[in-house]
Amino acid sequence: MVTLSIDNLSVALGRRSVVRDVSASLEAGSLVGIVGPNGAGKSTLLRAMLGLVAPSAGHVRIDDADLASLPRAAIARQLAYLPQGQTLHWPLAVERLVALGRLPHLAPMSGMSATDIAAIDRAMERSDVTPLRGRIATELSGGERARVLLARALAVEAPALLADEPLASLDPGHQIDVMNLLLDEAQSGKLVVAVLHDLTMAARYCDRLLLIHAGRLVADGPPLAVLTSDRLRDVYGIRARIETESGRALILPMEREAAR
Ligand SMILES: Nc1ncnc2c1ncn2[C@@H]1O[C@H](COP(=O)(O)OP(=O)(O)OP(=O)(O)O)[C@@H](O)[C@H]1O
Repeated sequence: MVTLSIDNLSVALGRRSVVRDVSASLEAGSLVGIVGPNGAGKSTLLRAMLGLVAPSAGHVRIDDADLASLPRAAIARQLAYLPQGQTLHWPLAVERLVALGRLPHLAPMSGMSATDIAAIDRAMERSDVTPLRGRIATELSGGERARVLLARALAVEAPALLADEPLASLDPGHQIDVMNLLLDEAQSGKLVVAVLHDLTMAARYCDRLLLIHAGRLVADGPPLAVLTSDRLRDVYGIRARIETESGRALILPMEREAAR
């Protein structure tokens, strides 16, 4: 079980201020969506939450420990990361690629234990890639590759999973599978954070949404409270129909609309 605390976090990339004074406390057992338009700073915020980019101000803490004071391997055991649209360069078999998820647990020069092998099998099964286990990862379709990379992140079996656009390239059936899987992870007591562009998926599955606009956290709360018509207009520049089904929002982007 982990809590990730983000306190007045700002990140600058080059001379550009990309994340501005964001604070939030993310608790184990929840599925938190990060939403916002292209270039808003979502991936940079996620990378700062993983300690992959240093803050220009503020802190990220795992429980009570400042991320900046923790060794990389300790962070990697606590926070599994699914990066955005990763390109694969090495012609590795799928099973070996998924096995890389166990690296944070291995002592130098040591081999895989039965625990590691069981974690790899579980991760492949849950991401629906077991039938691909012998295939070369660079020869897979975009959606197959995305599921293999998700399996690598799941194989870490970390108490928190931070996923950057886990639905990109997936067909509707696999999008539902992946959201159900993320929800299962959260309901089993993990903290799951996902950057999402599909607002209906975000609203349907997430307990809480963080809406990012121009590097700032402009709304934080239950999906229906965050995704109002005014915010969709002001942040995304769209008019959207917002309907509800079983208490969950359905967001249908209709047309461009200028902010007032
Ligand atoms: N290395 C960099 N140097 C300077 N600016 C950068 C760098 N990387 C990203 N940026 C800028 O930071 C801003 C935020 O980028 P980020 O990738 O965090 O956005 P995002 O919300 O994840 O976008 P998207 O939805 O398009 O993936 C963008 O304006 C981007 O151009």
